Amino acid sequence: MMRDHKSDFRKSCIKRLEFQSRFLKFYKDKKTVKKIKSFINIYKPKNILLYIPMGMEVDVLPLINDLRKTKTNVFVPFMVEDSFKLVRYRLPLHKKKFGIKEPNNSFCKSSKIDLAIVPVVGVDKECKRIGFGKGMYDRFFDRLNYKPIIIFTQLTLCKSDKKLSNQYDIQADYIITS
Ligand SMILES: Nc1nc2c(c(=O)[nH]1)N(C=O)[C@@H](CNc1ccc(C(=O)N[C@@H](CCC(=O)O)C(=O)O)cc1)CN2
Ligand SMILES: Nc1ncnc2c1ncn2[C@@H]1O[C@H](COP(=O)(O)OP(=O)(O)OP(=O)(O)O)[C@@H](O)[C@H]1O
Repeated sequence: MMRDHKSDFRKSCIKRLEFQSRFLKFYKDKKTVKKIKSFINIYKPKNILLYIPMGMEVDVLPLINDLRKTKTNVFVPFMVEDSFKLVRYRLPLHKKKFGIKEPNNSFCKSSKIDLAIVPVVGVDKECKRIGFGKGMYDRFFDRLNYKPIIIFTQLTLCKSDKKLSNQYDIQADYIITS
């Protein structure tokens, strides 16, 4: 029952995001990235988790490029089995599963993340994350033995007034949308 509500909500959010990403995207991307930057200026993370954006997600690539000129180290997900590990953002990027781009694999021991910027498909009543339904971010944070500051980001907030989450779903410290 809960699953059906969750997947229906996920589908409606994706539809809405895909529609919206055709308009106002450039403007919303810039506005949202500006807000994320102000959090970065406050928290001054040494290591930050970002992501290589898909079409309907906030385009954080300009932010990644700006951060590369600073002392902040940028990490992005590198999918491994049912979750992902962290790799340093670096070129070239390669298209992988689900059309997601990733840098080459890295065998360095991963650093401790201070701040995690996480794209969402939607959030439920309790502001817990609804993603693409593979549980990858849930497992990633569950397997960390510390909790970084988590910021959800989305072009337009897609929030349900129902509780759709389960015990695994991650919750953010902040949600940034525009
Ligand atoms: N940018 C980004 N990177 C990420 C994630 C994410 O949500 N966003 N992930 C978060 O876990 C992981 C990848 N997990 C994913 C799992 C499923 C689908 C998926 O079902 N994609 C749809 C296409 C979506 C679309 O319409 O563009 C599909 O393949 O049908 C995507 C990512 C790691 N990297
Ligand atoms: N830490 C975990 N350990 C085991 N199973 C998990 C864990 N986290 C999530 N799962 C399982 O993964 C599946 C997908 O989870 P869910 O529907 O919450 O995905 P999601 O949060 O929307 O997607 P994602 O995190 O991939 O973007 C569920 O069956 C869930 O039980």
